[in-house]
Amino acid sequence: MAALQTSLFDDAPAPTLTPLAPTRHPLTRGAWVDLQPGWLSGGDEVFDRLQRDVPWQAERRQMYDRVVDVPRLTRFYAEHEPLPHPVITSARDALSAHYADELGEPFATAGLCLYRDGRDSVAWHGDRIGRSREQDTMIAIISLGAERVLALRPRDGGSARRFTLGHGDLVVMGGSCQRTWDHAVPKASGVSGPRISVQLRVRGVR
Ligand SMILES: O=C(O)CCC(=O)C(=O)O
Ligand SMILES: [Fe+2]
Repeated sequence: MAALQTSLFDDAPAPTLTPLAPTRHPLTRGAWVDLQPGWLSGGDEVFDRLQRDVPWQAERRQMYDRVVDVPRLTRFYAEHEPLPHPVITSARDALSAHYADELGEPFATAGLCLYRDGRDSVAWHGDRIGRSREQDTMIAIISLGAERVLALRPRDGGSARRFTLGHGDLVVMGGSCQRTWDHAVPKASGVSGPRISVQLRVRGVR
Protein backbone atom coordinates (compact mmCIF):
# COMPACT_ATOMS: atom_id res chain seq x y z
CA MET A 1 0.00 0.00 0.00
CA ALA A 2 1.59 3.20 -1.19
CA ALA A 3 0.43 5.24 1.79
CA LEU A 4 2.20 2.91 4.20
CA GLN A 5 5.42 2.87 2.18
CA THR A 6 5.85 6.64 2.27
CA SER A 7 4.54 7.26 5.77
CA LEU A 8 7.95 6.68 7.35
CA PHE A 9 9.22 9.91 5.75
CA ASP A 10 6.00 11.94 5.61
CA ASP A 11 7.00 14.33 8.40
CA ALA A 12 10.61 14.77 7.32
CA PRO A 13 11.55 18.05 5.62
CA ALA A 14 12.25 17.59 1.91
CA PRO A 15 15.94 17.36 0.98
CA THR A 16 17.09 20.62 -0.60
CA LEU A 17 20.38 21.69 -2.16
CA THR A 18 21.21 25.29 -1.36
CA PRO A 19 22.95 27.41 -4.04
CA LEU A 20 26.54 26.29 -4.61
CA ALA A 21 29.06 28.76 -3.18
CA PRO A 22 31.94 26.73 -1.69
CA THR A 23 34.98 28.28 0.01
CA ARG A 24 38.36 27.24 -1.39
CA HIS A 25 41.18 26.16 0.92
CA PRO A 26 44.44 26.04 -1.06
CA LEU A 27 46.86 23.25 -0.07
CA THR A 28 50.43 22.86 -1.36
CA ARG A 29 51.54 21.78 -4.86
CA GLY A 30 48.38 22.88 -6.66
CA ALA A 31 46.02 20.87 -4.48
CA TRP A 32 42.95 22.42 -2.93
CA VAL A 33 39.80 21.64 -0.95
CA ASP A 34 36.46 23.38 -1.46
CA LEU A 35 34.04 23.31 1.47
CA GLN A 36 30.39 24.18 1.78
CA PRO A 37 28.93 23.24 5.17
CA GLY A 38 25.23 22.39 5.05
CA TRP A 39 24.96 22.28 1.26
CA LEU A 40 22.20 19.67 1.58
CA SER A 41 19.45 20.46 4.04
CA GLY A 42 16.77 17.96 5.02
CA GLY A 43 19.32 15.18 4.78
CA ASP A 44 17.69 12.96 7.43
CA GLU A 45 15.34 11.40 4.91
CA VAL A 46 18.23 10.87 2.46
CA PHE A 47 20.37 9.21 5.12
CA ASP A 48 17.55 6.89 6.22
CA ARG A 49 16.68 5.85 2.68
CA LEU A 50 20.29 5.18 1.71
CA GLN A 51 21.02 3.24 4.86
CA ARG A 52 17.92 1.12 4.27
CA ASP A 53 17.88 0.71 0.46
CA VAL A 54 21.49 0.57 -0.76
CA PRO A 55 22.74 -3.02 -1.21
CA TRP A 56 25.79 -2.44 1.00
CA GLN A 57 28.74 -4.77 0.57
CA ALA A 58 31.74 -5.47 2.74
CA GLU A 59 34.79 -4.01 1.08
CA ARG A 60 37.90 -5.99 0.23
CA ARG A 61 40.88 -4.14 -1.04
CA GLN A 62 44.21 -5.20 -2.43
CA MET A 63 46.99 -3.73 -0.31
CA TYR A 64 50.49 -4.71 -1.38
CA ASP A 65 50.44 -8.51 -1.63
CA ARG A 66 47.41 -9.03 0.59
CA VAL A 67 43.67 -8.52 0.30
CA VAL A 68 42.44 -6.97 3.53
CA ASP A 69 39.03 -6.03 4.88
CA VAL A 70 38.44 -2.30 4.81
CA PRO A 71 36.23 -1.60 7.82
CA ARG A 72 33.23 0.03 6.18
CA LEU A 73 30.47 -0.93 3.74
CA THR A 74 30.38 0.34 0.17
CA ARG A 75 28.43 0.34 -3.07
CA PHE A 76 29.67 1.72 -6.38
CA TYR A 77 27.27 3.17 -8.98
CA ALA A 78 28.80 3.17 -12.45
CA GLU A 79 28.02 5.83 -15.04
CA HIS A 80 24.36 5.59 -16.22
CA GLU A 81 23.40 3.24 -13.35
CA PRO A 82 20.30 4.53 -11.53
CA LEU A 83 21.28 6.27 -8.31
CA PRO A 84 19.63 5.30 -5.03
CA HIS A 85 18.16 8.74 -4.29
CA PRO A 86 17.06 11.52 -6.68
CA VAL A 87 18.91 14.18 -4.68
CA ILE A 88 22.22 12.48 -5.56
CA THR A 89 21.38 12.93 -9.24
CA SER A 90 20.51 16.60 -8.60
CA ALA A 91 23.74 17.09 -6.63
CA ARG A 92 25.82 15.46 -9.40
CA ASP A 93 24.21 17.69 -12.05
CA ALA A 94 24.61 20.86 -9.96
CA LEU A 95 28.29 20.06 -9.31
CA SER A 96 28.90 19.26 -12.99
CA ALA A 97 27.44 22.66 -13.96
CA HIS A 98 29.29 24.59 -11.24
CA TYR A 99 32.71 23.08 -12.00
CA ALA A 100 32.27 22.65 -15.79
CA ASP A 101 34.89 25.21 -16.83
CA GLU A 102 37.49 24.15 -14.30
CA LEU A 103 36.93 20.38 -14.53
CA GLY A 104 36.20 20.13 -18.27
CA GLU A 105 33.98 17.04 -17.93
CA PRO A 106 30.94 16.04 -15.87
CA PHE A 107 30.84 14.01 -12.68
CA ALA A 108 29.82 10.51 -13.75
CA THR A 109 30.03 7.86 -11.03
CA ALA A 110 28.92 7.66 -7.40
CA GLY A 111 30.71 5.72 -4.68
CA LEU A 112 28.79 5.33 -1.43
CA CYS A 113 30.37 4.34 1.87
CA LEU A 114 28.71 3.51 5.16
CA TYR A 115 30.80 3.95 8.31
CA ARG A 116 28.70 2.05 10.83
CA ASP A 117 30.31 3.75 13.83
CA GLY A 118 33.62 5.29 14.90
CA ARG A 119 35.43 1.95 14.48
CA ASP A 120 34.84 2.06 10.73
CA SER A 121 37.42 4.06 8.78
CA VAL A 122 39.50 4.28 5.64
CA ALA A 123 43.30 4.35 5.79
CA TRP A 124 45.58 6.89 4.08
CA HIS A 125 45.29 6.71 0.30
CA GLY A 126 44.81 8.80 -2.83
CA ASP A 127 42.12 8.02 -5.38
CA ARG A 128 44.76 7.13 -7.94
CA ILE A 129 43.10 4.32 -9.92
CA GLY A 130 42.84 5.59 -13.50
CA ARG A 131 43.65 8.98 -14.96
CA SER A 132 43.95 10.61 -11.55
CA ARG A 133 47.38 8.96 -11.22
CA GLU A 134 48.75 11.46 -13.75
CA GLN A 135 46.10 14.14 -14.17
CA ASP A 136 44.33 16.65 -11.97
CA THR A 137 40.75 15.73 -11.17
CA MET A 138 38.02 16.51 -8.66
CA ILE A 139 36.28 14.29 -6.14
CA ALA A 140 33.15 15.74 -4.60
CA ILE A 141 31.88 14.27 -1.33
CA ILE A 142 28.56 14.80 0.40
CA SER A 143 28.69 13.75 4.04
CA LEU A 144 25.58 12.57 5.87
CA GLY A 145 24.99 11.49 9.45
CA ALA A 146 27.64 11.49 12.19
CA GLU A 147 30.39 14.08 12.10
CA ARG A 148 33.74 12.61 11.01
CA VAL A 149 37.16 14.04 10.17
CA LEU A 150 38.55 13.95 6.63
CA ALA A 151 42.32 14.15 7.16
CA LEU A 152 44.72 15.13 4.38
CA ARG A 153 48.50 14.98 4.32
CA PRO A 154 51.03 15.90 1.62
CA ARG A 155 52.83 12.87 0.19
CA ASP A 156 56.16 14.69 0.24
CA GLY A 157 55.99 15.36 3.99
CA GLY A 158 54.72 18.44 5.73
CA SER A 159 51.81 19.00 8.02
CA ALA A 160 48.42 17.37 7.76
CA ARG A 161 45.09 19.16 7.55
CA ARG A 162 41.84 18.06 9.12
CA PHE A 163 38.37 18.99 7.94
CA THR A 164 35.39 18.04 10.08
CA LEU A 165 32.48 16.93 7.91
CA GLY A 166 28.96 17.18 9.29
CA HIS A 167 25.46 16.26 8.11
CA GLY A 168 24.82 17.75 4.65
CA ASP A 169 28.32 19.18 4.18
CA LEU A 170 30.03 19.27 0.79
CA VAL A 171 33.77 18.85 0.32
CA VAL A 172 35.53 18.81 -3.05
CA MET A 173 39.16 17.69 -3.36
CA GLY A 174 40.64 19.26 -6.47
CA GLY A 175 43.71 20.23 -8.42
CA SER A 176 46.59 17.81 -7.80
CA CYS A 177 45.05 16.58 -4.52
CA GLN A 178 44.84 12.88 -5.49
CA ARG A 179 48.44 12.80 -6.74
CA THR A 180 50.27 15.02 -4.28
CA TRP A 181 48.22 14.46 -1.12
CA ASP A 182 46.69 11.43 0.62
CA HIS A 183 43.46 11.43 2.58
CA ALA A 184 41.90 9.25 5.28
CA VAL A 185 38.86 9.01 7.52
CA PRO A 186 40.48 7.99 10.83
CA LYS A 187 38.83 5.88 13.48
CA ALA A 188 37.00 8.07 16.01
CA SER A 189 36.56 6.50 19.45
CA GLY A 190 33.83 8.90 20.56
CA VAL A 191 31.56 8.37 17.55
CA SER A 192 28.75 5.83 17.99
CA GLY A 193 26.48 6.90 15.13
CA PRO A 194 26.76 5.98 11.44
CA ARG A 195 27.96 8.20 8.60
CA ILE A 196 27.29 7.87 4.88
CA SER A 197 29.69 9.42 2.36
CA VAL A 198 28.61 9.99 -1.25
CA GLN A 199 31.60 10.47 -3.58
CA LEU A 200 31.12 11.79 -7.09
CA ARG A 201 33.91 11.23 -9.58
CA VAL A 202 34.52 11.69 -13.30
CA ARG A 203 34.58 8.74 -15.71
CA GLY A 204 37.61 6.47 -15.32
CA VAL A 205 38.76 7.62 -11.90
CA ARG A 206 38.46 5.61 -8.65
O1 LIG B 1 34.41 8.85 3.48
C1 LIG B 1 34.88 9.76 2.81
O2 LIG B 1 34.35 10.87 2.81
C2 LIG B 1 36.10 9.54 1.97
C3 LIG B 1 36.14 8.18 1.34
C4 LIG B 1 37.31 7.99 0.43
O3 LIG B 1 38.29 8.68 0.49
C5 LIG B 1 37.28 6.94 -0.62
O4 LIG B 1 36.40 6.08 -0.57
O5 LIG B 1 38.11 6.97 -1.54
FE1 LIG C 1 39.47 8.48 -1.27
